[in-house]
Amino acid sequence: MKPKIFIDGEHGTTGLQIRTRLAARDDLAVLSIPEAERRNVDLRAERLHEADVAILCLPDEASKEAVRILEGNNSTRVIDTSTAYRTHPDWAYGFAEMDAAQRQRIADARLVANPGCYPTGAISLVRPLVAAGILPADYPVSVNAVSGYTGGGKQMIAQMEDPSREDHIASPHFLYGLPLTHKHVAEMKQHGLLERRPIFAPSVGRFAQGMIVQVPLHLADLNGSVSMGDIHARLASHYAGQDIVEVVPLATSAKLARLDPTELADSDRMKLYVFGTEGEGQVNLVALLDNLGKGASGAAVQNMDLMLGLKH
Ligand SMILES: NC(=O)C1=CN([C@@H]2O[C@H](COP(=O)(O)OP(=O)(O)OC[C@H]3O[C@@H](n4cnc5c(N)ncnc54)[C@H](OP(=O)(O)O)[C@@H]3O)[C@@H](O)[C@H]2O)C=CC1
Ligand SMILES: CC(=O)N[C@@H](CCC(=O)OP(=O)(O)O)C(=O)O
Repeated sequence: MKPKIFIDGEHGTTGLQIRTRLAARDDLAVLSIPEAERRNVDLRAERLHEADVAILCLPDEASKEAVRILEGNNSTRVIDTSTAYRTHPDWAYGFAEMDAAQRQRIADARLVANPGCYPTGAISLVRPLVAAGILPADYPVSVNAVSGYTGGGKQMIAQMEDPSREDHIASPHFLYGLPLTHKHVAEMKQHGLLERRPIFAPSVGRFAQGMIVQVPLHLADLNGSVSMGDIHARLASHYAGQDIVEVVPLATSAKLARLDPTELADSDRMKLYVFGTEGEGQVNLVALLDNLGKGASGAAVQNMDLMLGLKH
């Protein structure tokens, strides 16, 4: 029998992208609810209980409600794409490449929290360096980022695309998260193995999909005598053999004059770069991804496949 998948929130931004990815699959049976009934709790509860894997693509509160509906049900496994459970000890964090054991943890888990888009980039850069003892856990990490506007879901898409709205956003690029209390900070700190809250400065550009996440570092403040080449070598060794996460060779990065946040739009891959000049004592670590690919829907499908033992 084909595994039954229910995407709760299938008509939203993340849900639709998962549905598109699953449409091409004949090894799964996708359970669905008509768009007009998307908030019908009885229908949702029926599908949630029937599914082998429920993928929640809902705001935090609605995700918590779905998890409450499933209380006592030990057969439906859950992937939650919201922020609700990403630092919860009972949930496996759905970033398969973050360390050697994570893929198996996800495969064995009943409850998987899909990472946030920005934390996927930041943790991918920081965690292997902290784990290797190169980056001190109490380093004052900053994370500077730009996202495509689909990161803000249906509401922000409408604000950016519909000039007739009262709350239309006309800016080509804007900073937000200005009080430095963005909901992704806790997740970056915990899974980045950091002791101090990173300073997180997100922004949005007038493009639909794509993301750049930057973590600049002063080499003199790292543990021991560390070169730009050492940092690159650690990241390259951590991600060696991975198909989704790629560490770009230093020689290739050195030739780049610009980096375009939309380069990986519509892809589920993530590219990591180490920029700087050897001997100058500074590096800028950069992750390039699609906020809706490895940053959300692509990662959810990757986790679903791991849980069902299908691929990856
Ligand atoms: N967009 C992105 O890049 C990323 C999003 N995420 C997370 O994914 C989740 C979904 O976000 P996103 O797809 O962007 O959001 P959207 O607003 O685009 O979609 C959310 C969907 O959930 C539905 N919904 C809302 N409340 C309920 C409810 N009580 N019961 C049933 N359905 C409900 C909405 O319906 P309605 O139209 O009626 O409101 C909508 O279809 C969020 O938790 C978000 O934080 C994670 C990583 C990246
Ligand atoms: C551009 C934009 O608004 N992005 C969203 C994050 C998108 C994401 O990762 O979603 P989660 O809500 O699941 O963490 C934000 O900053 O809140």
